[in-house]
Amino acid sequence: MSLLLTGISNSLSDEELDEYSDGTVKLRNSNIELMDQDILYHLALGSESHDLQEMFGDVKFVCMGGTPKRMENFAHFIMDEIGYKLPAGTQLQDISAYSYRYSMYKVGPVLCVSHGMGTPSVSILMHEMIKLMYHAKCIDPIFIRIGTCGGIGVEGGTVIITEDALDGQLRNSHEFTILGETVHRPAKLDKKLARELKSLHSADDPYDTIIGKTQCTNDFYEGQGRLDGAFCEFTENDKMAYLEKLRDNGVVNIEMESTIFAALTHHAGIKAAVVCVALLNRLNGDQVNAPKEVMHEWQQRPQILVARYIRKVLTRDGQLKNLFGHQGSIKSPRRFKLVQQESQAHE
Ligand SMILES: O=P(O)(O)O[C@@H]1C[C@H](O)[C@@H](CO)O1
Ligand SMILES: O=c1cc[nH]c(=O)[nH]1
Repeated sequence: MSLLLTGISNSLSDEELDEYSDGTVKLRNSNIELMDQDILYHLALGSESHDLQEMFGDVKFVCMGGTPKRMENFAHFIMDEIGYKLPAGTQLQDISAYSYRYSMYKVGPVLCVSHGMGTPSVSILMHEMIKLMYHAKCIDPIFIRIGTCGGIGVEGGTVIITEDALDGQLRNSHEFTILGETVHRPAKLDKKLARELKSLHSADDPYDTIIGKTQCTNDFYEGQGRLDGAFCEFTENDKMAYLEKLRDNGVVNIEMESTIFAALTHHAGIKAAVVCVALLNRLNGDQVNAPKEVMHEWQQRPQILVARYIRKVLTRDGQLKNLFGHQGSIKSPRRFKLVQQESQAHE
């Protein structure tokens, strides 16, 4: 056991990454290859029951976010953005509907998946998504979390790209308990990808897009220093001193998934980014009380940025033209709003 659990667990070295230069995702678990079949239980998929390479082999981008509705909306939006046409008479289907856990939509090279709230939910999904990439032989997939967060000294509506994901104790790692042992894995995201995403902010966007450190907590209330949970055993002064400390350490937002997302993608050698919109400035309060329509529009902002990135990569690789026969069209936030109106009530 001690051979496996060394406390700090290293991710793939440069040499190991070179070994995998065909771009496919290699599993760091030799047990899987020895199994007759691998059931991705929470996705309602399996390596024998489904032809995973045929179904998912062309996936280049895996976009994840908390709610099924957000990811369904994003699937429709990205379909429009990249000009992807579904076969006549068909509509987008939730591929994982019968798992009753997560929702998954595929739009050509883009997979849109809901991950639920917090570490355990994301962790289960990440294991199965990484195995899905492996079984499907996807080449160089990029994982992007599209989320919401609380800003620290940052106004509601600001788009925040994570530079480093920090845990509740401001460590740039995710703590796992495996066979009763504590293991830390580095919570590293791709800095180049973060910068590229930032560069896609447009001067015309009526909001800021910033890069900074993100704190990931295991709870929304006491864990994020809120005074309005069912319990609170600290004072407002304690809370403010803590939030100021976060700010002094370069933390610009708090959410609940970034360290596990960063740690597992990094451990698998997969490039990843986290893009969230702030729903409030925590230095001004705790309650999420922006009007529903305002929050809905804010949640589209990370999606718009990520869609620009996907379009840029597909255009650069000549894939928009090759896959879909035309270049698609660039949607403005206003047009996106129209596309989304129908589903707004359910979000
Ligand atoms: O992607 P989402 O919007 O779920 O991210 C944040 C972190 C928690 O999951 C949730 C708390 O409201 O929102
Ligand atoms: O304050 C917030 C808002 C959204 N999500 C969080 O985790 N925290």
